[in-house]
Amino acid sequence: MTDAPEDGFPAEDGLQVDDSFHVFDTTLRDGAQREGISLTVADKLTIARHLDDFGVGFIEGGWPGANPRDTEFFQRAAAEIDFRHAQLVAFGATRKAGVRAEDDPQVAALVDSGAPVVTLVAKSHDRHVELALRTTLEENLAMVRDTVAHLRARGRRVFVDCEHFFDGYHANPGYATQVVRTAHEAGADVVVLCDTNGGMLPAQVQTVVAAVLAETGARLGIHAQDDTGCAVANTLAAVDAGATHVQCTANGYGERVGNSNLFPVVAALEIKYDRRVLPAGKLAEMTRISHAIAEVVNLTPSTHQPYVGVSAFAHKAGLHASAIKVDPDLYQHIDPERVGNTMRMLVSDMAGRASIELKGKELGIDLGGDRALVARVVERVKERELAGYTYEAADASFELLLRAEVEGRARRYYRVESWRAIVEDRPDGTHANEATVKLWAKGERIVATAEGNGPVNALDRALRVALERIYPKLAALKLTDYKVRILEGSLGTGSITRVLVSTSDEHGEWSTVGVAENVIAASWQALDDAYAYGLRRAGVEPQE
Ligand SMILES: CC(=O)SCCNC(=O)CCNC(=O)[C@H](O)C(C)(C)COP(=O)(O)OP(=O)(O)OC[C@H]1O[C@@H](n2cnc3c(N)ncnc32)[C@H](O)[C@@H]1OP(=O)(O)O
Ligand SMILES: CC(=O)C(=O)O
Repeated sequence: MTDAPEDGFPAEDGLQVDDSFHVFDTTLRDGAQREGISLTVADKLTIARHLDDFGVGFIEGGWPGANPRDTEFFQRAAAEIDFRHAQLVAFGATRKAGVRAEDDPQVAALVDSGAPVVTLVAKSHDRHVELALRTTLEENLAMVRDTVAHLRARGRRVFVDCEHFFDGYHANPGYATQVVRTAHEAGADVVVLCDTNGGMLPAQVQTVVAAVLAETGARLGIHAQDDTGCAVANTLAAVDAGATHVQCTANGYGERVGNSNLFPVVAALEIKYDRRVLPAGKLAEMTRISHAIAEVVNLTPSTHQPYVGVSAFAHKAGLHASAIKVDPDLYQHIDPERVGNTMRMLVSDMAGRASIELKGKELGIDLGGDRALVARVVERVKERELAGYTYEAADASFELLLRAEVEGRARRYYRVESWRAIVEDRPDGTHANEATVKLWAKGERIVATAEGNGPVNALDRALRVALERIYPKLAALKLTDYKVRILEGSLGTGSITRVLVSTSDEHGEWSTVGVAENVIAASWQALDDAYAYGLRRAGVEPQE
């Protein structure tokens, strides 16, 4: 064993040495049981690297022998990943009823996986033993005892997941506790109490964990599914009652609605409980790791996830902003930098003066304490939002509005004389889309026509044909997203259309908004802002 530094973790080259508390990740096993997730071996290897980099103590990689992918994962992980913090864990079940552990191919696959740690799922609810396993309560205890002993004799560290433990304890506390005692006495290092159906609430979990700990003296862990929306709270309640091993998944992925989310659990342990469970400096990488794993599983990261979501420290209400201006702690439970996230100000019709001042600061625009100017911007935002604009989703349109107020006029790169878009419907069912723009730039009147795969695309092309000679940097701007929403009319008006456009250049992406009764007119406004913003940020001067 290497000398443990103050945080209980070794230097770069060793495994976690602080064994007193386990952060056990099961993204690759329980997380993969989520509907919509389908991981390749390469995906699993990439996620394992991220988790090891983050510093979890254990990575449950899957069920070797259950499918060729998981079997291959264990072979390749051992050969290809130089784990710096985590130990690899193979998951499987206790031996079959009536079969010796040494004769059970499923148990052999766990040994063959080469993983130094094995988690065995065991029945602890009497009804499950009788109905699902179709065996006796005594045989189930023997299955637990034999399988743990078999794996211990082969040098494996063993954790036992007691499936349906809390429901089982409620139905038959004596039997559920006997399963824990049997696993412990057979040599399991940790006995994990599982809320498999996810129906528990924190107070129930806390009471049961405390009682089982007092009765058995076994080292206990917690595995909480999220069916009541309490998985994280249940995990922490178990820790409060003395559990020292938490099973979680990245971003809460898991069977049905999911599992206990690794990130808020780890953040709570580190920040709220002041317990070092990650290597030094790793908590600040949490947001990046969460998003990187979401990328691999091909799910959009949840914007509202605690700690790591992009909205986790985004402030919208004017009253909040006015207090944050004095001290961000007044409306934030932690400094977002501790988890690698950032504070953002949102501008909307709920903004007040302080929101605009803080947003200006975030954008690097000096408002010079000009109260009248700030009040004008607040009023303008409220008027425009009433008309259907949304600035919290269109950062670039807001910045153009703010700069126009500060500079006394909007900086425009061309003057529009007119535009039109035509959709031609043909008898064979096909369409042709054509647009013409007439505008003035650099003292010149320019008329350009283009076709496109839709009327907005045709307008975009015509605008580029007209302007690219004068503003060559337009060529680097790409439209990356286009969203349309029909808004209900108010005060007797008809319905109106809001268009949000995302545009990117080689340095990043921005969003702009347009609102009009007509979808093409709304799109034109959003495009107009998108190019004005893109040229401005590229340092191009208007040639009007
Ligand atoms: C709570 C959890 O999430 S545990 C994790 C569950 N994960 C998975 O099930 C994913 C991987 N599973 C699989 O690929 C397959 O189910 C396999 C390979 C494990 C088994 O497949 P099959 O042999 O075709 O069996 P099947 O899935 O129909 O049934 C499971 C068998 O395991 C038995 N079993 C269930 N739990 C246990 C247990 N704790 N110990 C021993 N046997 C068990 C069942 O009684 C059933 O036995 P039977 O075949 O004699 O009826
Ligand atoms: C083991 C497991 O995934 C459960 O009981 O939910």
